[in-house]
Amino acid sequence: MKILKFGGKSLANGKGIETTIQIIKEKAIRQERIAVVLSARGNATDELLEMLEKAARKETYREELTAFKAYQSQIATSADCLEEFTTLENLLQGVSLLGDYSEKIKDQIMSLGEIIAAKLVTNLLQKEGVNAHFTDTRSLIITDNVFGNARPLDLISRKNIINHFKSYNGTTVNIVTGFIGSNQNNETTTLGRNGSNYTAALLANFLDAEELQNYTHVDGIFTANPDLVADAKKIEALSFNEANELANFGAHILHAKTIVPLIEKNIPLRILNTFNSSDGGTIITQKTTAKGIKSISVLDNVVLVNLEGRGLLGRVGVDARIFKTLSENDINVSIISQGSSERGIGLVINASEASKAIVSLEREFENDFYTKDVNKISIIDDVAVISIVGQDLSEFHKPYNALIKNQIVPILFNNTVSGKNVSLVVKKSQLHKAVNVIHGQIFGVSKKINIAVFGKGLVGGTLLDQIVKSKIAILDKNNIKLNVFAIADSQHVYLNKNGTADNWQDTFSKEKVAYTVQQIIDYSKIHHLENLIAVDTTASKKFIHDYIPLVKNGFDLVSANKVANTIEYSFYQELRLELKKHQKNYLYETNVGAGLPLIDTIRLLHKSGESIKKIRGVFSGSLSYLFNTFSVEDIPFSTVLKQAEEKGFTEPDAREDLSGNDVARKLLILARELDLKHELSDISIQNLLPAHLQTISLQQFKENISDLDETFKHIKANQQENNVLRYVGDLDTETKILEVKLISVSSNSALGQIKGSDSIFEIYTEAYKEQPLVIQGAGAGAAVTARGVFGDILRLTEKL
Ligand SMILES: NC(=O)C1=CN([C@@H]2O[C@H](COP(=O)(O)OP(=O)(O)OC[C@H]3O[C@@H](n4cnc5c(N)ncnc54)[C@H](O)[C@@H]3O)[C@@H](O)[C@H]2O)C=CC1
Ligand SMILES: N[C@@H](CC=O)C(=O)O
Repeated sequence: MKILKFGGKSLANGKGIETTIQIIKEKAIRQERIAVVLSARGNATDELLEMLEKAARKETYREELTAFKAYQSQIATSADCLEEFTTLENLLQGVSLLGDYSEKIKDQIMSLGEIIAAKLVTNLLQKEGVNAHFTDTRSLIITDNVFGNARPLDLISRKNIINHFKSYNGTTVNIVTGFIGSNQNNETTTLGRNGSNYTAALLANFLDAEELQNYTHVDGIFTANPDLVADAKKIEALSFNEANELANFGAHILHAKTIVPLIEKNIPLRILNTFNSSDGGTIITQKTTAKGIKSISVLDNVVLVNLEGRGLLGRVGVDARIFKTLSENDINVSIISQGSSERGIGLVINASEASKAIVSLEREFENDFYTKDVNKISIIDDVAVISIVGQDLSEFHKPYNALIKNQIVPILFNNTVSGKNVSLVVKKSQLHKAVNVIHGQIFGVSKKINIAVFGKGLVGGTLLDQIVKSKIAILDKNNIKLNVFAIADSQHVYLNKNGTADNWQDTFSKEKVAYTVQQIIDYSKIHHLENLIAVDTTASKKFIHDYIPLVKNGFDLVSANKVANTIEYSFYQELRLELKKHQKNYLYETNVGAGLPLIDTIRLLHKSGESIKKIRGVFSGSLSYLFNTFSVEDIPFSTVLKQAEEKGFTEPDAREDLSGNDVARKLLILARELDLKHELSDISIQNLLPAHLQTISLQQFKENISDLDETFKHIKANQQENNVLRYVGDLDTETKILEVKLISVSSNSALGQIKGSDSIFEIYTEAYKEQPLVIQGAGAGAAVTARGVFGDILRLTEKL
């Protein structure tokens, strides 16, 4: 025999009840031996409770009662439930007259939901030709006298059920009321929270069922609530122990007391979806399946009670008094945390019991307030509990670090001594993000990285194209989901929390809106976006002042823009202090040598204690291309400059390159990597621009670039034979010389031999004294630079 249990949503009018009838009918036709346990239909339980409360307050409940009757009798004739409707009216009338009710009356009213459901379903099945029999558990499940949370008396209930099923056997499909029973005086009782599931589990136990199938409106137990975590995955199999933990920590489908009768007889429990018959659901058995974390569950209707006092230290009996007080007031504690100093204790309880807890604890500790042994009993109410079921403490640092990196600092956490479960209390406002961060980290389904790209020009645009092209491969290979949620230029932004489409250019132009950086920060918060990275592919002097607000609000930074690293040293320092304070990273490998691994190399050498004496070379890709080409070809300088611009080697304003400023910036960045506190003004810079081209607009400059031709023709002609021009940077840490200048070198020398837009960096250190360490390769260009920025993003994803 299989026990089938259907919940309220599966029995609601329309698709729910139709599908349920279909499922039962098909099993009956196939002559499967089944018994069906039902909850109240739709929202009947809540509606009955609401009418009861209204009646007790002497308010009118007529409208609700009419609606209730209409809904419940919509699918079958009201005659079926005439008796229950009359009982309901009479009971409510009585409560209304008295202005009060007892738990006994409440149970009588609440039981009507299940009775009506079972009667109607029996009726509908009979009309479909099924040999259905209405089975009222008030005459079978005999309980103690605790109305509202009655405990079945095992022997007599077991006997009654077995006998009933002996009488109604064969093709009979018993349609059984869940949730209800009666005491030995024949008075209706209810079995408390999750009572219908409990009834089903008891039946399964008493009848030695081969399986209990619990039909719900979800496909099974998920790794997290799919409403909170889009990537949540269904768990195929769980053990009873794991299910028990989930039950304790908010997985509403399960309840510990439901599981016990099943464990006793080793009866599998299958969670199924009424609305998705093709899914096999989650099966829960004795067998412990694969090791590891099973699920993340959430309790969000809780508060944290905090009791603090100096006098608590070492005092015996304080905890006992707390728990005695709470227990006397019927307040259940789900999490307890006490530090070794015993100066305070934190307790998590249901939000609905917060006031009761405070009042009773204040009364209990009244004298201790006077003696100042207790100085505070407070409630933190904007909290939620996240429980990671199956979390081994030796691996807990991973989700914990990920939370901290996302600026979520748990208020409290604890673990179970046996079993592998950790619970964290977090601010409710951070719950959504926290669950996603933990889920991404421990299930590795995929780690979502939320990226905002500021600057969609040559480099930024190429980066976005590269992301579009590679994101599927990165997801497949590295389990990392790159989600570009913001694309901005200097005026507008396109925002989409689910990530921009592959044709981002079109979407940007159609859906862009004016913005401030604060709005993007707010957007990331409203949508609980985790693992945030801001990418600066602008050349903006203004935007860098948004770095610190971004860092403070949880963004890591990746930048191709050299400005933040080259304005005054005080800003350089402040930014790094903020990064450290907020545990954020700032990667800018492309600041020098575009995609070449230069900064990383220098940093490693420096960190390892290797003394770097000198860095020398051609730092600029655009100036490299200009002079490599101009030195060997007989074409005007302005023509080569135009080519360099077209190839994307120059800065947005090529005068940044020609003035020597861009090279000087790179030199300064390298110097600062070596902890030298230089300013740009410390660098001797040879400006290649005549004065009249320096102050005009970019447009005017472009119209007059041929003014450069004569000067450079002359410089080229005045070199020694076989020499070529190179614009070099020189950083000498011993002589403290920092200069960038145009020089003429033999075409056979290392500098003289570089080609195209190659940069070359010669690094002289203690170990590399005579023969420098040389890094050479394309030093400019949108593709290599974007690839370098992409590399920084991926490097960051490993740290998140
Ligand atoms: N081209 C290259 O080879 C290399 C370039 N870089 C750096 O890459 C950066 C970008 O260069 P390009 O793409 O060539 O410049 P670009 O001029 O093509 O693009 C810059 C973009 O930034 C946007 N922008 C300006 N202010 C902004 C703000 N406040 N917020 C958002 N967007 C803003 C502009 O609207 C434009 O879309 C520069 O800092 C450059 O120094 C670094 C290494 C190599
Ligand atoms: N204009 C720069 C681009 C990279 O920083 C250069 O030419 O090196």
